[in-house]
Amino acid sequence: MSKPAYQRVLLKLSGEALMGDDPFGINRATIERMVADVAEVAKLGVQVAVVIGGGNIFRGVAPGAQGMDRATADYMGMLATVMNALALADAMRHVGITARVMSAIGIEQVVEPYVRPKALQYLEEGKVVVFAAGTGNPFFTTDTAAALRGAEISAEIVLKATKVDGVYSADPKKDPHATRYENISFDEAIAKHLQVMDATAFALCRDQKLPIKVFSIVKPGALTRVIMGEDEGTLVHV
Ligand SMILES: Nc1ncnc2c1ncn2[C@@H]1O[C@H](COP(=O)(O)OP(=O)(O)OP(=O)(O)O)[C@@H](O)[C@H]1O
Ligand SMILES: O=c1ccn([C@@H]2O[C@H](COP(=O)(O)O)[C@@H](O)[C@H]2O)c(=O)[nH]1
Repeated sequence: MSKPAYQRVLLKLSGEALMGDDPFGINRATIERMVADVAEVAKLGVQVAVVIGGGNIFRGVAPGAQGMDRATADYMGMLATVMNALALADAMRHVGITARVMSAIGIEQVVEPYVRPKALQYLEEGKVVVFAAGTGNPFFTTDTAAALRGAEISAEIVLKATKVDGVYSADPKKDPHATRYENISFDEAIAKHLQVMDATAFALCRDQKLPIKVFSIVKPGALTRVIMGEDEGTLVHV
């Protein structure tokens, strides 16, 4: 059998994708499917760090946050990602994966704080590390946290697992004529204002020469195909 294309990856899991077909929250079957995908690549010996979003619970820029102080709303959003991280780690435990949740904001009674050398140690021990609370700062997103943590842990690639199967010329959920790129440069994605990831995340990855692969977490087997270096999703490159 061929070898994985990567030894260490940063997997960004969409919070919204956790909802499955539900209107909000965590859909049990969906989280179990996602975790099974992660288990498959972890068993290949790939070191997996995860950043989980919070869009299924709360976004600082959502209508529900209207009228709120933006920073307060953003802290609520970050706390939402902690809930998702706990659910994810628990679901991993059920399938025999040892996961450690590390939070960017101090809530030590709940999860341990993010300490870079400790995260690296866990990865080397074969544990899955789930980074919670984004960057720990308001006015950012978990996509930027994925770029940041990916760079910090020297991941070879950021894998953005989302509900669409790649980067399109426009939002495919809104424009039926949008076409998918097989690959695209950071500069072009930024210049064209492609909204699949925020520009801060794109710029950080570009500056750190950290490629991003955007692919569907809904498509069975897609994560393993990406890890094996097969043709899947869209590569965003320098
Ligand atoms: N040019 C584009 N190509 C692909 N997707 C796009 C594009 N523009 C906008 N999108 C949208 O970007 C979304 C990215 O989804 P995703 O749920 O991962 O976002 P997110 O904000 O990172 O999620 P969460 O905050 O819940 O983690 C897709 O659902 C897609 O509809
Ligand atoms: O570094 C960060 C990360 C996230 N937030 C807030 O949390 C929500 C949820 O994150 P998503 O990336 O949208 O899933 C986000 O909308 C922000 O409100 C943050 O402030 N800082």
